[in-house]
Amino acid sequence: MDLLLNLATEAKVNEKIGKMFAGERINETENRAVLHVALRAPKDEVITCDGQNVVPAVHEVLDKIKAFSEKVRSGKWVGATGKPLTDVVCIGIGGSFLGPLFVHTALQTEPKCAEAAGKRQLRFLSNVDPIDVALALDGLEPETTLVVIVSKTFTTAETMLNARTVRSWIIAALGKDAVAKHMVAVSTNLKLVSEFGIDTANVFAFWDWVGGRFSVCSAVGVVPLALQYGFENVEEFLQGAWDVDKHFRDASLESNIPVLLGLIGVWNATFLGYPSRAILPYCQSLSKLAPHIQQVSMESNGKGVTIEGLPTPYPTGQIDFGEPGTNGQHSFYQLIHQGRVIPCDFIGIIKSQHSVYLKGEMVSNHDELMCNFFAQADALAYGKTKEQLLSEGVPEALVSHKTFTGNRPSLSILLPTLTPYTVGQLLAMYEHQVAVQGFVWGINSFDQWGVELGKVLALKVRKEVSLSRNKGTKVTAFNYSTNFLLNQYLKEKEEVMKTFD
Ligand SMILES: O=P(O)(O)OC[C@H]1O[C@](O)(CO)[C@@H](O)[C@@H]1O
Repeated sequence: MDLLLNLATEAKVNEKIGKMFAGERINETENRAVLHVALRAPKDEVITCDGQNVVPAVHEVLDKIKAFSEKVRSGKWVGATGKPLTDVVCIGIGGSFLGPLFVHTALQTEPKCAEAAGKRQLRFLSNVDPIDVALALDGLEPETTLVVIVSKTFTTAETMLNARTVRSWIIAALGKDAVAKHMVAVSTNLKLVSEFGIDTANVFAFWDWVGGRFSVCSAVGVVPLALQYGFENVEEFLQGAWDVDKHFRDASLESNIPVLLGLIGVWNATFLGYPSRAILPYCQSLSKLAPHIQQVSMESNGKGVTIEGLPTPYPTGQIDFGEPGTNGQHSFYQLIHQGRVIPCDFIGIIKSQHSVYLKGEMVSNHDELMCNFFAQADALAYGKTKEQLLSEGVPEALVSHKTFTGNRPSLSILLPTLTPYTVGQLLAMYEHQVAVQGFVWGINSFDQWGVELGKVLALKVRKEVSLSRNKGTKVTAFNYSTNFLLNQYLKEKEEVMKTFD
């Protein structure tokens, strides 16, 4: 740790944390500040960007969300047919989906939140796959449904096509005027939202100094979560995140949790050369943590050049994946124990959201789960030696198959309970850990140019597909392989297209 803390000092991690909280444009390639911490700062905190304190504007939007969510939840805001809107469909992708889904999944079984939600439903529509549209709208009635379109840019193809699709679902049932009562938006692009036909009074803004993957504490998350769980529970979530922000800002490096976690990540990925990390929550409610952190971490640190644009002289970034325990144990843990080394993050909860203890059982169901939480870290660290196996009478021929190397790194995080507050803490801890790794690697963790080429090529394919259909010509615009597959696709898709006429 001393060597890593020296590295953090040499990499000016403290200064870089300071610049982030000071609203400096540390996202140099997009010339933007990185101030998602301001989204959860209390009213009396001062956080400036270009000399302007941004906290009052943050609270203005929070107040607007509070009023709106209370109106909808109390039934004062009604739909086109006068009925309360009990079901919410949130349309968004990437950072406009994964964070809210993570928090929603973590809170839906938390007793206080479950009570606040009552019979309300919160659904997410992210994929442009029509199957996801069917799943999101399944069993819902337009007259009791509120649609929240969430997009920082309001240009993301999938989100905008899904928004048009669901708008036509609303209009088909309730007429054009119903849009004003059944559709609201969350975006930084108020012009495009208004062009889409949503009244600016029904738009919840956020700012370009909020990265998509760091936006769950903005209206991106606060609107759907306040509609489902009430504003008070969301305030608790923001408080949990802010308390970790303060710790991250003020604590010295050696006692700064996100800094230490970040340095451990650099140690594993760069010095020990372990490219992956498994995020393993021993809590079913955290099943959407890994998918969210996949974007936070891999879209941030999956870079090949330094902030100066030079090739990175060492491997950066981690390949993150994960599943809740103990399910993962019966799936990919074989590889984690005896195959490649994959550093693991085990996350456990002391007091579960639900308790079951059958008469006559040695331990409660949650204890049973947590026994594995404690055991797995030791199995990875200490393994099982040839000598131990032989002393247990394991046949010689099986010894090497049953040997566990041990010396496999893992991190154990134990939370007291899983509440809005601790979910906020967990989120901020991972967000800042990722930032620290980027600060040490000298890369820009806050841009994502790598997502653009695929989007541009998809637009070209779309154009060629529509051209081929309109002209009845074969596609020849791409390489032999893609032309061949695409023409095969178009030929066999003809039957389906006829059903749309
Ligand atoms: O919120 P938006 O602008 O629709 O973007 C959605 C997501 O798409 C990305 O830009 C990646 O394509 C992410 O960074 C972002 O979270």
